[in-house]
Amino acid sequence: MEQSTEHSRWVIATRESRLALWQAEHVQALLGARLPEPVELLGMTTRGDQILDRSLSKVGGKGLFVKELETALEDGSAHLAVHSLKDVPMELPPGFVLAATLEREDPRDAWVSPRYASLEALPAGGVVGTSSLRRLTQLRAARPDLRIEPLRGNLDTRLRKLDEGQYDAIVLAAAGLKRLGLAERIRSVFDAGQMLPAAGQGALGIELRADAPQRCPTLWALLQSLNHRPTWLAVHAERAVSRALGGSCSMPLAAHAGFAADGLTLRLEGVLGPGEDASAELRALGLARAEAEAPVQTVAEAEALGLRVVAALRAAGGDRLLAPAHPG
Ligand SMILES: NCc1[nH]cc(CCC(=O)O)c1CC(=O)O
Repeated sequence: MEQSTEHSRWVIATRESRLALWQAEHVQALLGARLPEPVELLGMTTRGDQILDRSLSKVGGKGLFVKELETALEDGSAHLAVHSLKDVPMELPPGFVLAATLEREDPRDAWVSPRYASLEALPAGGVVGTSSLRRLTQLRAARPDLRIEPLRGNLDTRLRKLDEGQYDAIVLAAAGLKRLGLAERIRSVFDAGQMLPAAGQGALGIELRADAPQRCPTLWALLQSLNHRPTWLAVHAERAVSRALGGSCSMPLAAHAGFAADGLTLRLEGVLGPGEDASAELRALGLARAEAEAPVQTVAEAEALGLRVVAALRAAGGDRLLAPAHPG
């Protein structure tokens, strides 16, 4: 029987930051070793890459890093898009699907500083760089004395600004630093009680057109076989939390899940804080924190666990934090 030739080559759409290219090349190598056709990269600049002066929460949030890549999928110039899952909106636009997640890198946030070994070691009034509302809120909760200053740009840019002395320390995802061979910049990693990671942090997501199972069955089947099931289930639980709470960048929200040593029990934690425009009264409420665990083998079970944590977050004060943004 003649082998079906779906395509003569495969194209991966990617952003052009060093981290995005590392991730795309990683997927390129995995696919290239398993497909007869060449696998190429299509580097693209997204709106999120161009906006460097304002916080992303003020300019429309997460979709900014993925839209251009989806356009390439739509017009056929690429077959798959590789993303940091953290940057992928909770609801994909119609016509697109998340096909697979690869095994997660270290999901934790890292403390990076030339002088201070940890958050605790930073003297009162120290300056920490981050533009993430989630990081800012958790830093404030641990150390109300600090000055937290905006910090945007790709990883190299952020490290350069730290090295130029604009900040005493910055907080970055450990995963990005490790992938780029910059692990020696990590002075300490935060534990989940102090700095819970963002939904999907450290995981790499592969997005395709929703018609890919029919149009590219070989590629689709290969991606299913590369999917890392524990990561897939954990990130679905985390993303269910964000989705149920609006998934907006204007609320600080953290969600992290991991399997217990038994490999069956998924434990999910969530943290919700006051929004950017919250009143002083709401700020005084502090952070809502909740966790739950359950045996999880399917995406439906993972998402149900996510909804349990959402209910617990609401009960733990999250309801009042959410009220102004969601009237009625
Ligand atoms: N928001 C940008 C972004 N998206 C993904 C990562 C890191 C890698 C990852 O979480 O997979 C980063 C940088 C950072 O947060 O330090």
